[in-house]
Amino acid sequence: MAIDLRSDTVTRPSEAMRTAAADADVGDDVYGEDPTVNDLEAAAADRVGTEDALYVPTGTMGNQIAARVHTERGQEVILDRESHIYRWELGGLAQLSEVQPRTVDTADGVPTPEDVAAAYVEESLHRPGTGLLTLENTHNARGGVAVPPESISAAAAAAHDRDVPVHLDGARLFNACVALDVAPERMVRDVDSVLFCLSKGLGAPVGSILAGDAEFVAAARRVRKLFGGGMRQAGLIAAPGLVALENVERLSTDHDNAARLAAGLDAIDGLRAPEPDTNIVQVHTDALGVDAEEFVATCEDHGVRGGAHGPTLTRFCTHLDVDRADIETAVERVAAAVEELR
Ligand SMILES: Cc1ncc(COP(=O)(O)O)c(CN[C@H](C(=O)O)[C@H](C)O)c1O
Repeated sequence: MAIDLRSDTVTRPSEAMRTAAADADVGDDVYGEDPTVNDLEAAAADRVGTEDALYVPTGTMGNQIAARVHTERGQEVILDRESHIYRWELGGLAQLSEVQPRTVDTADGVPTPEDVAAAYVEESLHRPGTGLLTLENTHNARGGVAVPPESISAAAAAAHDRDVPVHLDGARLFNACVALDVAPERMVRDVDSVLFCLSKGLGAPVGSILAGDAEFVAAARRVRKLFGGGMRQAGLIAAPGLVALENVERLSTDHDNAARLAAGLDAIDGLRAPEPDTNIVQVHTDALGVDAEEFVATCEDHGVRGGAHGPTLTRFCTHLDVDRADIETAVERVAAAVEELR
């Protein structure tokens, strides 16, 4: 049986989630009449300390809704060059909001106030103006980096000083909060909207939450409908999301397993695996002289699934369907794959 470390998106619903789905009270959510969706939105807003929240089918849709609500056609969006909203969402900023990215190359995934100031463009007869700053926490492509709230707040202050709103792609927000022992309310205090996923480390089969003040969420609800995300008896899939919100504290187990995985892989001659902040382990195979695609394919032959995220960069993600015994087995299997590649 392969150990699937491709992503924390592969988690499968628990029995408690399946029971919650089966028992869910439902209604037409487009009319605001699904009691389970309403309960989830209220619980989610309460959890992150915002006025309101919107249940969306995917993290991608939540991010793209936020961009559309915050910006006007032709404006610029300041973001980290490796951010998901820029690199992994099919050019959605251009396709769905007709805005242009202004990328910043950061060391740890979060622009500094100086980065924001340098990237900011004031609207003029010739220049479009900056319409949004997006941040990401944890930062996926930078290795699941848990960004401290002070850095989020500093970047947000630099944007707000220039009347630029801030969206936080918090697909793994709770991983950051658990890793840094920071309350979600503090992490999102200074941003104007936040997206977080129920369907990743928290284990729900479907869904994300887009949260903000009441005015933002009302506008986001209309854009969700425009994007085709108006759902009917969605309580069936929202009920597992309520169960998922009870899973936050167990994320530390994923982080511990990731630390063990990284240490085990780093000890294999030819691999380099820095100690992770959270549940994402990055493995570099340049010293082995093997590209990521070949490494991933050989690991898969040996029963460990990962993902190529760069020419010699492979990503492994721990999650609630993988326990410590699986991690020890994965290390052994990767070691065997490396011997085959050597
Ligand atoms: C930071 C961040 N923001 C948004 C999303 C989009 O969420 P979904 O659209 O997959 O629900 C992801 C998903 N990330 C997925 C993964 O990590 O396996 C893939 C790469 O899309 C994400 O990592």
